[in-house]
Amino acid sequence: MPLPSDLPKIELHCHIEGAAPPALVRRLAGRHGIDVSGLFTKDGGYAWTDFSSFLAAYDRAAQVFRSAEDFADLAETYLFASAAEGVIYTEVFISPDHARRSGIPYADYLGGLAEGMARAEAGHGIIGRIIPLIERHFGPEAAHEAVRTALAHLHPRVVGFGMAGDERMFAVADFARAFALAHEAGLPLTCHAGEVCGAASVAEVIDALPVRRIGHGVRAIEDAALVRRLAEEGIVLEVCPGSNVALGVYPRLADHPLIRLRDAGVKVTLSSDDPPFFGTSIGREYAAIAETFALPPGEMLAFTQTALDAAFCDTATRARLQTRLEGWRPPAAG
Ligand SMILES: Nc1ncnc2[nH]cnc12
Ligand SMILES: [Zn+2]
Repeated sequence: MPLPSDLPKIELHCHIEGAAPPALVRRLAGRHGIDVSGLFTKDGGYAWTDFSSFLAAYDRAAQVFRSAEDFADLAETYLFASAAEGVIYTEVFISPDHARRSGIPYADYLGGLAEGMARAEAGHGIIGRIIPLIERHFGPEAAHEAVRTALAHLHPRVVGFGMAGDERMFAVADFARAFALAHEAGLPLTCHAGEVCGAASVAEVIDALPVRRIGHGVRAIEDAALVRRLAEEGIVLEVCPGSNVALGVYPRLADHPLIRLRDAGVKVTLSSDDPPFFGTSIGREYAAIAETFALPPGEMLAFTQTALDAAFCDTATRARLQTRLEGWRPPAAG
């Protein structure tokens, strides 16, 4: 039985610039006179071949957004598309570094995104929250500036702090000070690891940082003791299976460790990461996992419940979302 498309979904891991459709990036590049030659394939998708060229393409696409209204449109468009796929709550990653590189004041960047989220909430009922990230490959100094910028502009929609980027570069400890500032400001933490690097990269994060969640973390599966530790400590993985397959971390969805991690007691959630870069969407992630692993709606709903429990939102928002989750019924058979 195909998964009911209105099954409630919660996404905890999507980079807002990585959610930009190529057509929008092309249009904005034209409007702002920005050279995007080589950024697209002949078929109109993003051109990249491996993790490094993906990050480079992402950095270039991010540069075409130049005004608060550009970001408001992007957030509204993404949340609208997510709501149409059954998403009731989404946490999007934003990047002070990318705003700085585009020459847009962070206050305008954040304000535009928050405005787009407010429009989406008013029009479609979807609730959006924001997690500023530092980018590991831009280095510890840029990270320090990014965290200071983020903390100088706290907004009711900003609910956490984290790090993405190239986990092959620098040591996690190089970013401990930046994370400490965010932690002291009361923001819960997440950090990408265990995506292109193995289990040791995940262990390095949980040894060095008081994170509640790990972005990806799936290669923890390569170390049984680490899997037990993640389960015991209740650290939640923001799993993005389509991204992992697109980037060649696993050859096929059927080889993905999501279910093995879940069955070992690790808390796992489902997200899309950078949907148009990886030919996916949050709805497609849920549908593909249900089909590949033959999971009934109740087991798929459990991913949403885990995500709700791990969301960085306030208690009142969590309670409202819990009511919506519990109110959902699968369509009657026949
Ligand atoms: N999958 C990913 N890994 C690391 N950094 C990212 N930034 C955007 N997507 C990312
Ligand atoms: Zn990511």
